[in-house]
Amino acid sequence: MKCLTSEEMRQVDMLAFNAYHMPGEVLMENAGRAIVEAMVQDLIKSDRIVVVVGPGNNGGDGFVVARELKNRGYMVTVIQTVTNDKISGEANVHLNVMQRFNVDIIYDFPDAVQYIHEATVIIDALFGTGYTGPMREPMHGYVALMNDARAPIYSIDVPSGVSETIGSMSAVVKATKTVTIEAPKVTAYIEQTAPYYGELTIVSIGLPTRELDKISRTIWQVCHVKQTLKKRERFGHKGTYGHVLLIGGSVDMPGAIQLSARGALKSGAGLVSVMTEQAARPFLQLPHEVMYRSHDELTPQLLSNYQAIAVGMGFGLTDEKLALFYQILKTEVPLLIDADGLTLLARDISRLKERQGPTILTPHPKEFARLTGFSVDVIKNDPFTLTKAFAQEHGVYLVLKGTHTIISSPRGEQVINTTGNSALSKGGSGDILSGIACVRIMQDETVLAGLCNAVYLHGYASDIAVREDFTAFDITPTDVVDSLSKAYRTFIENPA
Ligand SMILES: NC(=O)C1=CN([C@@H]2O[C@H](COP(=O)(O)OP(=O)(O)OC[C@H]3O[C@@H](n4cnc5c(N)ncnc54)[C@H](OP(=O)(O)O)[C@@H]3O)[C@@H](O)[C@H]2O)[C@@H](O)CC1
Ligand SMILES: [K+]
Repeated sequence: MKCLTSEEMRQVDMLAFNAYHMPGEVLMENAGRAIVEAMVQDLIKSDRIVVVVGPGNNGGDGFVVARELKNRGYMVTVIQTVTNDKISGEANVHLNVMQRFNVDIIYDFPDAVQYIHEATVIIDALFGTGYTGPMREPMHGYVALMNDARAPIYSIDVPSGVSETIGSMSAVVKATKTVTIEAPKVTAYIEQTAPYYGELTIVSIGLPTRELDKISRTIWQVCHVKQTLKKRERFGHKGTYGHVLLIGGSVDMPGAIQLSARGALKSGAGLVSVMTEQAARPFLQLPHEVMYRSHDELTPQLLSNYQAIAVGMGFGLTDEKLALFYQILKTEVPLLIDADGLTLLARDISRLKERQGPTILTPHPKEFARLTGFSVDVIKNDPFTLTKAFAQEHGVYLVLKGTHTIISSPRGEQVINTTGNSALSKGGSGDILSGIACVRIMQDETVLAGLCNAVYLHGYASDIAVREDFTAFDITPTDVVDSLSKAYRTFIENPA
């Protein structure tokens, strides 16, 4: 499934009209009827439904919804926030049709106050993807009325007032459920705007999939994992599945690298090696399957023996570590840089130019802020643009960790992950992900697919664990690793 910006949605809409000759009225009809289908199971005939419509095509969808509900025998009133002469194009066509179905329309704000207050269901068709903030009066008042009402709010396409220009947002409808047209919009996955959506449902209106498929921003789903996850081969041996080297773990922080090793072991690596400073060795409790190396042994030739390397988890930040880090950067083996590795990299990001093999950076917003010089707020307000630009400029795979982790490739592709829950917001989760990711990039179809699968499976394992055995409070990152078995099993037992 694709995820679009408002501008991309507008372009697909235009192509549907210009190149495919799909009339706008038909798309609006499809939208309105699909939205009714998506919400009708929540409605009862005694509901007092109000549809709050704005001046654009989102309001036009609202007219179709109101007419269709009335036709099905529901009690519907339209609150029209602008006069008829302000409504044009397809929306005007559907206003005229709706009027012939005798749907009541309220124009005055004082009347609207009472209707919205007494409603049992509110349908928000004030603004869609054509909105640009800040909100002009009197629309503020309608948004406040809806948000203050007791009734659940169903937003059409997007919660009205939501915008990709986060800084310009002034009033936003807080939806109970949002029924989105054709594909989710990026605001459904941005931390600042996602909570306004409530539950997200997607309906198809028949836009050409050939055009939608050209969008390079994808939501990673079960089908993608099934297509790209490397199968275990009957005649495979440990060499088939690759040897991963995890470099980190200092005297002060010996735990991180052990978690990475666990993640790698439980994800099907052929061999797992851990490398730490010699002094940290007595503090390590490595599983029997894991081999050990000390930093003193590090040479380019040694590094070339591995199929994937991760550096940074509990690594330390001393000058000695920096020198070692620069040495590691020279390897041509796929290299994942996390935690302290990212902090060291931030001291001289131009070093990335030296990289020959694939490079993967896995920052959380604060680490990404260090790498870019942007503030965390700026990053959180525009994560898609900033991560895409960074990945392309520096030729890296970038995994920006968050509620919806965004994976960007050097070629400009972006993938959004939707698995996972607050159980992962704990120290150690990132270390585990590094271990899983190293294995997946060694084995899966492409580096990008491997990273997406790693993030997906890690999140999925935590979802299963929280659903079946733990709560988000008591679960530990180690418990999440143990649930990886169940996550992998899902894809083995139900292959594509
Ligand atoms: N994708 C598709 O194929 C299909 C999409 N469809 C639907 O169309 C929706 C997009 O429709 P849209 O482009 O007409 O924009 P929409 O959000 O209704 O608002 C535009 C109006 O709002 C006004 N306005 C803007 N900012 C404002 C502000 N700050 N304060 C106050 N007013 C403001 C603006 O006024 P203007 O700035 O022009 O003066 C204009 O009048 C989309 O979300 C989906 O629901 C379907 O019908 C089927 C096919
Ligand atoms: K809306």
